[in-house]
Amino acid sequence: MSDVFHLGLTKAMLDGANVAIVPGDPERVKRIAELMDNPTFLASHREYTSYLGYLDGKAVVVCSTGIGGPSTSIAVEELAQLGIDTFLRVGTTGAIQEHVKVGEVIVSQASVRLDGASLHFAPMEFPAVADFTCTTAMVEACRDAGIEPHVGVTASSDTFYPGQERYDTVSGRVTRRFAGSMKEWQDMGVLNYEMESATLFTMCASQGWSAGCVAGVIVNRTQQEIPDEETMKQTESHAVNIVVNTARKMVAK
Ligand SMILES: O=P(O)(O)O[C@H]1O[C@H](CO)[C@@H](O)[C@H]1O
Ligand SMILES: O=c1cc[nH]c(=O)[nH]1
Repeated sequence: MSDVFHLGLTKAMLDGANVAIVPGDPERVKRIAELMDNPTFLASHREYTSYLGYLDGKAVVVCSTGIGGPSTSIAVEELAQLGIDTFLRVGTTGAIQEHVKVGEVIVSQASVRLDGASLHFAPMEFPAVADFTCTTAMVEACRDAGIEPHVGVTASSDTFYPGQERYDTVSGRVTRRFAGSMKEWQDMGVLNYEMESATLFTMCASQGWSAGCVAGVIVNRTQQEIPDEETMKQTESHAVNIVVNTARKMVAK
């Protein structure tokens, strides 16, 4: 019998873990867990697949969030109910600055709140900010792997198409709110688009939990809209290695 509504997990199954790695994609979960000791499948319900693994003898849970803020908010709330206080998101992302290349890695310091779910946790005046310790651990993990990450602000949108100002859609248009928005974010130095960090950061910063976000750049929106399959796999694999090494640092703290 599960202790929480959606994830199909009990506190006992998490073996005292307080750190969770939270990718969006359920298929990424097993690959992440297999980089740890004793990877064990825990549960799979809807978009939530979870595994447990061990780093230096400490349990770490890996649980997918699905795409977007609403499903992320459920995963984070239920993991917190089970004792998790540190959330490390690993994702894929679309860069919007020309100098950020496909294959590179972005660590988000804070996110533009283009989601709706974060407003259910804190008013818009509250920042979607990452935890300093998680962020610095992510940067260190990148450097340990010989990768210099881009560190900065991410635009985190509820929608993949209009919210990220994509015109390669059936309608070929976006609403007034988003027309010209990519240029505006570029001018403000925003690095990239993804879809979960605004909800994750706001939930965690406003409730005393810690969160960080690292993402592999699979597309650069100033150059192309559709990623190359092989590059995508390689980039995701870099980001996954980095998040596991970040988790190793966080369990040691
Ligand atoms: O690769 P993941 O973690 O799913 O992250 C990114 O990819 C999805 C969109 O394709 C969104 O979830 C976005 O945030
Ligand atoms: O462009 C992109 C690529 C991945 N994920 C996003 O949300 N946007």
